[in-house]
This record gives sequence, C-alpha cells and structure tokens, in this order.
Amino acid sequence: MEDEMTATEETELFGDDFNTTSSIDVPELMIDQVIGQEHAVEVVKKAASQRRHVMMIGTPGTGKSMLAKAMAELLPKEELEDIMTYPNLEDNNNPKIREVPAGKGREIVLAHKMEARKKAQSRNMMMMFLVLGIVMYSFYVGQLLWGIIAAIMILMLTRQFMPKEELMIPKLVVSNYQKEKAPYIDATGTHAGALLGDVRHDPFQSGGLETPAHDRVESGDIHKSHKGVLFIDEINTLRLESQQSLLTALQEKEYAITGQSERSSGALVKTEPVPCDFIMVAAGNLDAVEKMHPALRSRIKGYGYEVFMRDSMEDTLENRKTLVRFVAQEVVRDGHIPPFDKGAVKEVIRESRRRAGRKGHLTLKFRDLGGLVRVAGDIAHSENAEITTATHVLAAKKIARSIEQQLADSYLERRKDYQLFDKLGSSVGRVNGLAVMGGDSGIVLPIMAEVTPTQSSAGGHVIATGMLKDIAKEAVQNVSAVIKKVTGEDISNHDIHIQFIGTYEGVEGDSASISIATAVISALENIPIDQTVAMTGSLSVRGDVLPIGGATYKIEAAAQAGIKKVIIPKSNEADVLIEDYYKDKVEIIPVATIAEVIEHSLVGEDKAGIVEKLKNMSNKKIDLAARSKKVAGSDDV
Ligand SMILES: Nc1ncnc2c1ncn2[C@@H]1O[C@H](COP(=O)(O)OP(=O)(O)OP(=O)(O)O)[C@@H](O)[C@H]1O
Repeated sequence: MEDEMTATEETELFGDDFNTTSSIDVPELMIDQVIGQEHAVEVVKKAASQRRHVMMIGTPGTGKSMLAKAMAELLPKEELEDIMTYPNLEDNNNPKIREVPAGKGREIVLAHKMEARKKAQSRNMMMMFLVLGIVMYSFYVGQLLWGIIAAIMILMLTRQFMPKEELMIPKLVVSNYQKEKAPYIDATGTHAGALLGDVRHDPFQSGGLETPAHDRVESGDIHKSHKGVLFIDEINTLRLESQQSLLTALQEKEYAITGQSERSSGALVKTEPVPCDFIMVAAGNLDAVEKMHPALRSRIKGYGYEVFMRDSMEDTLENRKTLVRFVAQEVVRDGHIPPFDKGAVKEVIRESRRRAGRKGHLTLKFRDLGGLVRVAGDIAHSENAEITTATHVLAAKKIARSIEQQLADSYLERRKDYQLFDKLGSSVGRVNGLAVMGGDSGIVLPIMAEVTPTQSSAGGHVIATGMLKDIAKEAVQNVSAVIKKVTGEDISNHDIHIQFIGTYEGVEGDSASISIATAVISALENIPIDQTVAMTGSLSVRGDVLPIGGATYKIEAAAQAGIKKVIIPKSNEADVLIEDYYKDKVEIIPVATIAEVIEHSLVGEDKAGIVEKLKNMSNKKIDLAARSKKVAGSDDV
C-alpha cells in the first residue's frame, strides 16, 4: 500500500528539488540522458571524436542502442553525403557511383527529371507535327491509308531508336536530405541484402522494356550509415559470410553493391565501390564475443573500444536523483502520460532496488523499468488523471509482468493441478527447490532423490536428470562429496538418483546445491523433509551455504505457491526486498551452513545425529567474491 513520507524522508530519498517530474529538466542531448553508465558514455564520446568502433557487452535494456543513437548525435553532420548511381554507357552492368554533399542528390535527380520531361515533351510535339503532316498530305494526294500506315511505322521506329532520357536519370541510393544529425542505422538481424545492398531482379532484361541496372541498385545498411553509426545487436547471429563482408567494408570504407541472389539478373550487376565510412557499434552478451567472427572481433579490439555495461548502480542520493530524471525523461519521451508525483517516483525507486537484487543498489535495466513507468502513466491517462501517483505504479506492477513471469504463473498453476509440489506434510527424498527464469521470475522447482544398491561392479554412480547444464552438473558432483563425508555411509555401493521435476528449459547454476544435499541425505537416512519449507542456496564442499542470485523472486514464488518458510543463504539476507503483500505469508530463514538447513528442513528426532555431524564440519572461511555467479539466459537454480 502507499505510505506517506515525511518531508525529511523525501529529502533523504531524492532531494527536494521537485514536486512532480514536470519540474525536472530533461537534457536535450541523448548522451546526457544516459544514466549510470559513465564509463560507456566516456568511451562513446571518445570513439565519436576519433571515429573508432565500439563493442558493448552487457545485459539487455541497459542502454546499448541508446548509446549508439547518442553517438550518432555527436558526429558532425557537415560531413554527410548523398550517394547516387549513374548509368555506365560502356558497361551497363557496372553502374557508376558518385557522392555529392547531403541534400544535393535530390536536387540533381529533380533536375534530371525536369530535363528529361522537357526533352520528351519537345520530342512528342515534333512527332505530332510530323504525323499530322504525313496524314494531311496523304489525304491531299488521296492515299490516306498509306499515310496512316507510314505514320504508325515512323512512330514505332522513333520509340525504339530515339534516346530515352528518362532511362538516364541517376538514382539516389543514400539520401541525407534535411537530416539534422548523422544517420543511426540499426542492422540487428538483417539478412545479407539489407546489410550489404542488393540489385533487384529484372524480368525483361532486354528488348527495350528492361529497367537499367543503375536504377535497380538498392543500398545496404552499411551504405545508409555512411558517416554515421551502424548498430548491430547480437552480432554473433549474423551469418559468418556477412560478418566477413562487414569486416571488408570496415577496412576498405567502401563496398560495391551486387545482387545477392545468384539466380537473379541482379547478380550480373556490380557497381563501382560505394562509400560506407561508418562507425560500428556491435552489441550483445558475452556469448556474442565468443561466437563472433574472430577477425571482426580483433578488428574492433585493435581499432576500437570494448565496454562492459553495468547492470546496477549504488543506491546513493545522487543516483536516486538520476533515477527521478529517468522517470521525467520517459514521461517526456512518451508524450502523453501525466507527470509522476513524489509518491509514484518513490515506488519506482523501490522497484529499482528490488530489481537490482543486490543490497544497496539500483537496477540499470532501464528498458524494463521504463515499461513500468509507461504502464503506470497509461493507467493514470486512462483515468484522466493529471498526475501519476503511487497507486498507478502499484497497479502497473500487477499488469506489467514479463513473459517469464506470466510463464512462471502458468507453471505454478500446472504444478498445482498435478500436485507436482507439496506444501503440506513431509516426505522422504523430496524437496521444494527454487529457481529463477529470465532473471526476474521465480518458480518452485521440486527435486527428488532416491538411493538404490548399485548393479555396477565399478561402484555406485550419481545420476542426475532434468536437462542439467555444466554448472548444475558440477554442483551435483560437489554435493555428493559433502554427502559422503556427512552421512559416514559407504555410498560406493549405491547409485544416487537425483531428479529435477518439470525443468523444460534446462537447469543452470548451482543454487540448488543445498536442496540436492537435503534430498539425498533424507533418502539415504530415510528421514522425511518438511514440505512447508522451500530452499535455495549453493554449497561449498565443506558445508558452507553460499550466496545465490534472484533471492527476492524465489521467495516471492514460494509465497505465491503457498509455502510457509524459505531457507536462503545468510549472505543474501540483505538483498531481499519482497513485496509487502507477501511479507506476512512467508517466513525467511537465513542460514550459513548445511547443518542449519537440515535442522530447519528435516522432520523428527532422528535428524539430531546428522545435524551434529554436519556441525563438526570445518567452517573455514572461503572467498565468496571469487565464486562465479549465474550464467545469464537460462534457468538459475
Ligand atoms: N542507461 C540508461 N539511461 C537512461 N535510459 C535508459 C538507459 N538504458 C536504457 N534506457 C531506456 O531503455 C530503453 C531501451 O534501452 P536500449 O534499447 O538502449 O537497451 P539495450 O541495452 O540496447 O538493449 P537490447 O540489447 O535488448 O537492445 C531506452 O530507449 C531508454 O528509454
């Protein structure tokens, strides 16, 4: 619910220089609107002045394309040029290319068209007089029929053989007419033709009906971004041949246009080299760096800059003020949503803290946060409100749910329908684990364990199923080391089966480690697990519970599923910022060791012995910072 703030609280939260976002000044230049990416901004400014390429790596929605657009604004528009194709009388299949100052191309084409029209008019006039003369003379000498035949033949011959001025009109293939700034072209996901240019197919090709080759030339994004910025997101998804051609274009700063389809008449045509002196901003996540063409990568590395985008910033007054400005910017950019009052901005800041998932930080995933601002504004607008308030933001949070969140809801329903997880009673070898999908939505992920005598003469195996990826597989191995030590059982004669239930998207990360350990210990010792508990946490081989990502979302998912207690790593305690309406529905139990996990999750007296053994494990401190965290893009459990 909305809570009132005192004036002092307000000042502490975001200073006192505004009542609603309408009084906040929004910088004019886009580069000054970029928030929280100071390093990237500095690099972009430098790269713009030195005309260097830039590679931006980081989470989606943190401002990569915004920075590329901002870079275009920084480039001198005085250097812009138009590019034109002209017919080549010596070789029709090799159209000529000419550059002219920006805006001039249109004038040239218009002048040629006028000229052609004038010539065509006077030619038509001449023909009319000639035909009329012939017809009148033939009538006069009584040979009207022959006269008409002769007139028709003359008309046909002149059509065929007279020069056709309209076919000589140059074509403007890159126009910067009245452009206020250097071009910004987003070539994400384009095919070769759109990227490198193409020559259209000509079905007639000869006989006087053909379209001249220069008129069929279409420029590509590399040409349209001449003297501007070419932005390519997920560059690794471009075909290798296209990446190779892009590299040639980068090196040569010109690239001839030819038909991309081998079976088209366009493939016969190749223009003179077409200028393409663009700055490339390539973007993506770490995957993009690994999978892009090595030569292209080394070109950027050698002749440009590489920037890693941050995904959160410190929660300081200064940064919160920039967040207020972000809301103001989004309101202005949208154009029809009402300004936000302090209460509404406070809710946005709160959401930004929640989404950061990290103590004392604010998220920089502004695309998603911008979505929330717009939905809140839309709700206010639909109510004809003059101001967007906290109530609108709270309502927006319920509506503006990501696909992953909606998917998580549907998983929850399906799991409830088929009773895939329990929230009551106790059962052996069955744990309510927790996972996150898409970075911002939690799900309950049941894990089951069974221990059976092995049939193999080579000794027992750990068999884990549920589409586990590398880190998850390693986590299973590490957990079995703990189990061996803890239970004191000779488990070499046993096979340990671990099953992740309903993991259709695969399992990544190691935060299911304490759940696996608990399930296996329960199965080995035949001690039931309390099903009112869910848990998340990774585990060191010495029994320490280590931090995980997405604690807030996981707790909320458990609460939504009706689970009463959630065990989380103590080191994540400060990251948790769950929604108010979940607060009294779920108890959060922070733990530091596996002994505490067992203490809180196993049922009955028999657990005491195990807890004792676990407590004796070394509690030597380990370097938490060195632990690698979640790998983006897949389920993290
Ligand atoms: N650092 C930022 N400062 C201010 N606004 C931002 C920032 N990052 C993103 N935004 C807002 O979010 C919108 C989307 O961001 P943008 O498209 O630049 O993200 P991206 O990193 O390129 O994501 P993707 O890789 O998915 O394309 C921007 O138009 C802007 O409104």
